[in-house]
Amino acid sequence: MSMNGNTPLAIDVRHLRKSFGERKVVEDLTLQVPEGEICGFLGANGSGKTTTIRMLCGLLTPDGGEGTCLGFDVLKEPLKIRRQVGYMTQRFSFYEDLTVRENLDFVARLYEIPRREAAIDDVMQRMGIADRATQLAGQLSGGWKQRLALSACILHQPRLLLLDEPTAGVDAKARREFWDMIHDLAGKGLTVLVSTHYMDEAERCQRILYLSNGRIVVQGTAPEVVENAHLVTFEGTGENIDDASRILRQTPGVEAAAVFGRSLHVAGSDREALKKAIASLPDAFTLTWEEVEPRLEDVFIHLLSQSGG
Ligand SMILES: Nc1ncnc2c1ncn2[C@@H]1O[C@H](COP(=O)(O)OP(=O)(O)OP(=O)(O)O)[C@@H](O)[C@H]1O
Repeated sequence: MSMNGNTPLAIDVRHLRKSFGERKVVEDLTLQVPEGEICGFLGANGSGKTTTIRMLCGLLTPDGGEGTCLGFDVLKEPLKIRRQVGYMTQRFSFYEDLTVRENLDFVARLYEIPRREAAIDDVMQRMGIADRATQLAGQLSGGWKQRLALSACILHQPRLLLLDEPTAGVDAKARREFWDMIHDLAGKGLTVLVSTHYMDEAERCQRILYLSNGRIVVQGTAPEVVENAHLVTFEGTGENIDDASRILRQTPGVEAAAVFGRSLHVAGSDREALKKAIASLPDAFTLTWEEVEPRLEDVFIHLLSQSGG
């Protein structure tokens, strides 16, 4: 099936549900992702991102709902899905006392990849880790560990990558390089669903999905997400912005307040109520205010504060 009649869908699921005991983790999840798209998955901690990813790659059976991943039924054909999906978990799950090449060789054997040596050489070349082939995985820095994990994920030439917070704890340069690789892979036709808490990463996705309490409550391109939030944002600069932020966060009319470097962003849906809130700050605060275009980060802080995250 396709979304607009042209591009086939890599993921096409409706009303997925999953509970653990009494806890409803995914409530009613409907999601369509066209092939070749990079889709960012955002949401507060515990909102159900990992659970969704694990249902999509056939590792968890949904309690209800229906649909397909790579054309295979998510309820009935999890094994077929798993063979064509690369799943990168949140935690580094390789053998620290094996070298980079040995780890990749282990994975290649698991997937029974033909012409293993050549496939490993090829992936190491593409991911820029050939120079580290003989280094122990345990001695790699965070960024190189992520590259190894991504290399292992794509060895069996999956059609879909599910990446669960792949760059958590990795420095800015390594994150940027990692994202360049993701874009290269998507350029070759791979579909990518990637969960992240980083705004700069969300901005590099073609589509953003925001999950709250097991449902997708916002989706679209970054500009669409910002526009549809209908958020008014004021930026304050001056002294004591941290104290001002703390006070404003408790003031009616302010739905989100956050300090970015040397400025304070306050946001809400009602411009007049927001202005009133700002005006109610004690005289001791001498901030200069101006209305600014909301940024994606303002919108997410707003969404997170709404969902209690
Ligand atoms: N196997 C399990 N058994 C019981 N509870 C679980 C299980 N897996 C997840 N949960 C619970 O489900 C909720 C959602 O978890 P999930 O990992 O899907 O969220 P998340 O959005 O990925 O969060 P984070 O951003 O922190 O990774 C959490 O409260 C978690 O404790």
